[in-house]
Amino acid sequence: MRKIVLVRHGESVWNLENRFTGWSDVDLSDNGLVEARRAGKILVHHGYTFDVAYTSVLKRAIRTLWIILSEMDLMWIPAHKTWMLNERHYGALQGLNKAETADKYGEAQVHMWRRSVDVRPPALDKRDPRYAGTDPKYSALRESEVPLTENLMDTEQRALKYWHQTIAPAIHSDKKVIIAAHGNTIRALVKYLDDLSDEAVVDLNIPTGLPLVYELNDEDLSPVRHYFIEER
Ligand SMILES: O=C(O)[C@@H](CO)OP(=O)(O)O
Repeated sequence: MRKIVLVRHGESVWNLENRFTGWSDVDLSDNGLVEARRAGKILVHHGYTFDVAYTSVLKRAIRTLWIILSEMDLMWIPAHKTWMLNERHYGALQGLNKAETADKYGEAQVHMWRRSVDVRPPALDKRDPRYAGTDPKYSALRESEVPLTENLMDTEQRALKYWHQTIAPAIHSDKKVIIAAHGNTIRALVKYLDDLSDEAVVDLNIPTGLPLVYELNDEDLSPVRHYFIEER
């Protein structure tokens, strides 16, 4: 049996301000810093250790990982950063307030944009300053790979590509893995691991800063059980 830990970054400044975030690179709030430290302490308390870490190229996830590894005295382990674990791209909604957007477009529409599997929010224009194609973080991507908006299926596709190419082989080679990522990349991975239906994933919400453990079958990495670990 293999065990991996998934953790959504601690609360970000825009989680606090209730803004659509996506690929906007906002940092942790004060509370998010506390949540990340607590996640590290919980993992130490429960005797976890890691050989390799994976995260996105967004600082709320990177900083969460740094803080966790620092609490665990594991800052030396390899930590790989990839855009493929980035939050779902929120298109032209990035930066807007969620409540104000619901007032304007209605709760039902905003819920579709936020939680449905196949609905994409309105796309960004490439001339928009929020377009990721001009950000040096993404200079290695082909233009066709730089999203203008994404639905959960798009996010799942890129996150799973990274899972199959990089993370699953590490787990198979007996490495103890931690993934510090985002609400929707973790929803996408959980959807895949637990084979959730499109309907079931609508109600799946991942809390910030709480380690989620998956115990996986040695052979095919199918999940045996999963659980959040909290302070005792
Ligand atoms: O704004 C975002 O990028 C995400 C995660 O914070 O929000 P949502 O809960 O709408 O998926």
